[in-house]
Amino acid sequence: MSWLYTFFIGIIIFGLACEAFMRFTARRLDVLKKHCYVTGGNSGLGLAVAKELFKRGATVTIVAQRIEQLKEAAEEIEKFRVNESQKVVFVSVDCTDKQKVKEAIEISIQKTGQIPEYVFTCAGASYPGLFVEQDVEVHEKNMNLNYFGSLYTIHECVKRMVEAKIKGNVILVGSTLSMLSFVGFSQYSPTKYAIRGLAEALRNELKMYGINVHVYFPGTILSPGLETENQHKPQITKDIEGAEDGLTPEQCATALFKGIDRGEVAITSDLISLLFRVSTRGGMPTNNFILDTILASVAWIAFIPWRWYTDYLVLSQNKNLNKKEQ
Ligand SMILES: NC(=O)C1=CN([C@@H]2O[C@H](COP(=O)(O)OP(=O)(O)OC[C@H]3O[C@@H](n4cnc5c(N)ncnc54)[C@H](OP(=O)(O)O)[C@@H]3O)[C@@H](O)[C@H]2O)C=CC1
Ligand SMILES: CCCCCCCCCCCCCCCC(=O)[C@@H](N)CO
Repeated sequence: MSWLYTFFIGIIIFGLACEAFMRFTARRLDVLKKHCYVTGGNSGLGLAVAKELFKRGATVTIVAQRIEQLKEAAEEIEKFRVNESQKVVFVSVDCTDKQKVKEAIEISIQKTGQIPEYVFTCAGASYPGLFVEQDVEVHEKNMNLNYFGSLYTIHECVKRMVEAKIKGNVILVGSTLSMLSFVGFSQYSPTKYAIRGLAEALRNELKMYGINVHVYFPGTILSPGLETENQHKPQITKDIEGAEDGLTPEQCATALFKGIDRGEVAITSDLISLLFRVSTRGGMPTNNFILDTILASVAWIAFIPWRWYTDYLVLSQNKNLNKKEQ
């Protein structure tokens, strides 16, 4: 038995060492006088992130489509100025248009005189609905916005960082639904799974240039976007999601920054997302080797009754459908 004992002690020591290394080498969020580029910066999470960055002395560019909301957001951000040299720039752009994304980044560099060192891709949306009732165009639209919209911005910014030898930071926004899915989210979850795949590839590859990559998996955010999406959300989806409970965009921004400071690659801000993160980790680094490993086993067991529950709800719906037909 002694070899087994040594083996486990070895694993624990290895885990603790990995964890200590991660914390020791973590590059803390340091945005003072740096240029931070935030997509979706006129609403919800993006706006909260932009405000928090500005509070910490950054120059901020916010991009989104609606110009009036951008102006209002810029005025709100202004209130948190901490030094003279800070700038708030806003550019109206549709993130799904490659050429326009490139132009927006060029305008922001021109206006600030700085290449972005931090890129937060918060622009995104969700159009929940039942698979057979939605056109495939909804899937295309959602993928174009959530995945390609983020990709275009990241690609343009990273190229410039590499050219200028800037050891920047890329922060992608996924969702709890990057790690699980259920009825009503067939058009949305794949876009967020794709974000996770991109983050995992870039985490490794961009180390070549000293660029750090993080991906945030928020649970429900009590944002204007949530209100819009809830108007079309099937009741069964709301019941499973618990769409009423969530965190404010400000709470999410704070949690995200904490995760970055701790050197976490995959960042969550609620228990359910944490459970799914540890149990679907794939090639992502652990945030706490021992806790993540223990929680993963708990999660795998806990998900069995949860899956029964979601299947039960879906099957009840099926009974209702059959009743209607008679
Ligand atoms: N709310 C939630 O429960 C959750 C949200 N998320 C994710 O968090 C992110 C932020 O969501 P949230 O704050 O709720 O959303 P909001 O709807 O409040 O904000 C979305 C932002 O994206 C911008 N946007 C939308 N379409 C485009 C486009 N084509 N080009 C440029 N900008 C665009 C919007 O501005 P404009 O309309 O002016 O273009 C807005 O600024 C999204 O990626 C979302 O998927 C993840 C988990 C949960
Ligand atoms: C013990 C095991 C219990 C398991 C419970 C699982 C409950 C599922 C919660 C899913 C929450 C989804 C939040 C993301 C919402 C989102 O991204 C959309 N609002 C789109 O914007």
